[in-house]
Amino acid sequence: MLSVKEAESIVLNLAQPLDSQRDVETVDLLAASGRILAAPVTGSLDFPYWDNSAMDGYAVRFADVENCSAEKPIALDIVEDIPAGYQPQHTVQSGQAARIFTGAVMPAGADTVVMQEETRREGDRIFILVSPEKPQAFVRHKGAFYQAGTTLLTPGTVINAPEMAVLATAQCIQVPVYRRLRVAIFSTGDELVSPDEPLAPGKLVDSNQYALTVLLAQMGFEPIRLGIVPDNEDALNKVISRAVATADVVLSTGGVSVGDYDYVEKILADLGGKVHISSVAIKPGKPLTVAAFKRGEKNDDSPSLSSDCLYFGLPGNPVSALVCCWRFVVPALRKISGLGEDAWGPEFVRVRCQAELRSHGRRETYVWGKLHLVAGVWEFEPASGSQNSANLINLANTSGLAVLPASETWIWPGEFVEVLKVSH
Ligand SMILES: Nc1nc2c(c(=O)[nH]1)N[C@H]1C(S)=C(S)[C@@H](COP(=O)(O)OP(=O)(O)OC[C@H]3O[C@@H](n4cnc5c(N)ncnc54)[C@H](O)[C@@H]3O)O[C@H]1N2
Ligand code: MOO
Ligand SMILES: [Mg+2]
Repeated sequence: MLSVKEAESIVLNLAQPLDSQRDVETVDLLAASGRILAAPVTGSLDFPYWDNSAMDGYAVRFADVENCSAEKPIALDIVEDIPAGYQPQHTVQSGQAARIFTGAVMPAGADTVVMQEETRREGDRIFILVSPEKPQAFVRHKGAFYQAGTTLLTPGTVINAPEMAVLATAQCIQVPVYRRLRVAIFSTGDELVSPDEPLAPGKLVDSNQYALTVLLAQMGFEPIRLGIVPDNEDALNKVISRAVATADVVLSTGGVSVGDYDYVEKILADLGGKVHISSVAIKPGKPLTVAAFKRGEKNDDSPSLSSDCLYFGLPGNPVSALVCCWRFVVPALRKISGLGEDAWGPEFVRVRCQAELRSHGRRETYVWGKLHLVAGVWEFEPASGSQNSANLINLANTSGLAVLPASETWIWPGEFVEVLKVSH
């Protein structure tokens, strides 16, 4: 059986990033929220745009005021008021000052700002009581933070609040971003009904499709829900062919173990998929199946799809499905979506364990629970109740998965473990 590390490396090799030419769309500034930049953004304006004041005060010539003090104040004539947004009309000469406010454009002739608190006003004259530390004090210079023509943001950057501010400032109102990944999701199983259907004896509600839909949507991908498919080869054949033809990535749950009604792997092979992974030494999640479909060069029937389709046959048990998703699928989707390598994850933190953790030691074991910050130290609290891959109830509020390496059977309270942070 493959180790988790081996499986991870196979999955990440199969996951190929979207094409930075073909898989790009240009969206309006606000529509770029949460999207991934597909090309470098370069601004045509310096920032600050103009020399401007960092304080409410007076724009002066440093040479006029460098030797003043409260005992020997220097008096200057005020030639102009410069509020923010106003273009100064006068050149400040020796013996003169301009009233200026934070963000307002520096007048010609002045090179320094004295803050209001270090002055005394008498009519149209201002007394400077403290000499500025140095010339240029409290002046924000044109181009000090950014020079036009250099790169502002690099491809692979996610547009969150700070990046949105940068794009707006640079007046970049059309933003080149990668298209959203299309991810097909369906559940397999004769026992499954949807949450709004009556529950006949022996049936079970399909929770996996709902969990996966939310996980993908919250990450900014486009989930395509294909419903519940019975454990029937023809039905599976139809849905899998359709999924593979319409999506960049397909996630199914169930039907990947060794039971008589577990058909998924056989059908993937029948349809021309190359099965790269059939099981992984991970608990929960052992029967994870991963296959790749070559679609060849893009054609007119699927102009908006990547050339390959990656298929994850996730185990049916609800916890196993989510654990495999967090551990293997999410990093693959992040890579395909165009994110920079440092953002693929998974993200592990080393934390102190609040309670003992047990494993049978044969597979790398993932224990679900919560991360807490206690007196400045991250701690892990395993979920109470049964750590059973069918127990989706105590999975609620999970924020981390503590990892017990394959040979490790016992972690004592107070010992340190690696915890995979999970996305919500
Ligand atoms: N003889 C063996 N049996 C099993 C093995 C094994 O190695 N040898 N592995 C076990 C492990 S580990 C897992 S995990 C499961 C995986 O099974 P499948 O992926 O084939 O999934 P199913 O058999 O279809 O279902 C398993 C379980 O999950 C429930 N389920 C399925 N789909 C959903 C859904 N959409 N929402 C909620 N719950 C779902 C299903 O009713 C079953 O209870 O196999 C073990 N068996
Ligand atoms: O390992 Mo399975 O994934 O127990 O449920
Ligand atoms: Mg099964």
